Amino acid sequence: MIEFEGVRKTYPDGTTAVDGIDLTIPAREITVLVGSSGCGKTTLLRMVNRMIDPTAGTVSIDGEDVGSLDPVRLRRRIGYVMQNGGLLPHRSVLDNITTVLRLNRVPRAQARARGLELMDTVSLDRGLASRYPAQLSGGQQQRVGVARGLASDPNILLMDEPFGAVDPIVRAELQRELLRVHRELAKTIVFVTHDIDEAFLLGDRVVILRTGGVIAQQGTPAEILAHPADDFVAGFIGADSGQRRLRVVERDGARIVVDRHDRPVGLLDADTPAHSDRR
Ligand SMILES: Nc1ncnc2c1ncn2[C@@H]1O[C@H](COP(=O)(O)OP(=O)(O)OP(=O)(O)O)[C@@H](O)[C@H]1O
Repeated sequence: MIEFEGVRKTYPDGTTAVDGIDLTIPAREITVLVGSSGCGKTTLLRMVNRMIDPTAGTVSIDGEDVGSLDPVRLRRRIGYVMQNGGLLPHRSVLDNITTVLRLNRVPRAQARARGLELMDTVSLDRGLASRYPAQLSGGQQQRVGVARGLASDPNILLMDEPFGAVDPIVRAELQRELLRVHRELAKTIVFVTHDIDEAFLLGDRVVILRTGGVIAQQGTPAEILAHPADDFVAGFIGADSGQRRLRVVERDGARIVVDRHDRPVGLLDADTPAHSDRR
């Protein structure tokens, strides 16, 4: 469990990026931090592994204040995946994946075996192991980034807009893969995005931030959809424009779900009672 208590970050130029945040991130779930540009998502994320230290308040992991831990060692036990992969261009795919293992003095052969296993985990063909990042597609580079984040088998994986730079089809594939990997490995994942659809798709819990680094609302996607806290949240999730409103209409004896433009989006399964599991 990750806890933020009264956390504030003011940069030297006076910009307050995060303003007094109290937040509990449960273990083994995906928590998505979402909000428009500049609302403090990256700042908040980077305070978990001490890439940024708060100006006030504490961030703790399982009750231990990260401020009391050595930042380098802390970073080696927390996975971090960033936009564009952040891969080392002159290192092969396998070397990129195993960098942290080598830093942790895992013997070369063992690191290599683990790296290849991780390529399987993220559905990357092992034949790509000796390529360089520039010889991969954007989606493949992101998979390498995720494999690298998982290399030291961290309990926590921080992901900063990891799928922001790929096209929508590849993005959908990477999102599905992440959910699969999460089901298999059950890591605590903190995921940053500015895309509310991505947040609702991936998040067990979603934290909506607003400019100035404050929390507008947090909860499960269903809770937020059912009861947006205010006009800002309703606007952000598209509830006020009717974007999320679906209706059921009868057509040719079937119950069809349509959007607000009457476009069919699916079929209501008559035999399935409503249940609370959104996946
Ligand atoms: N090193 C810095 N010095 C001064 N201000 C900064 C610094 N880093 C970030 N900021 C400011 O802090 C605020 C929050 O930035 P942050 O990167 O955390 O937001 P974000 O929600 O992740 O934005 P984006 O989605 O655009 O990446 C912004 O106003 C930003 O300009």
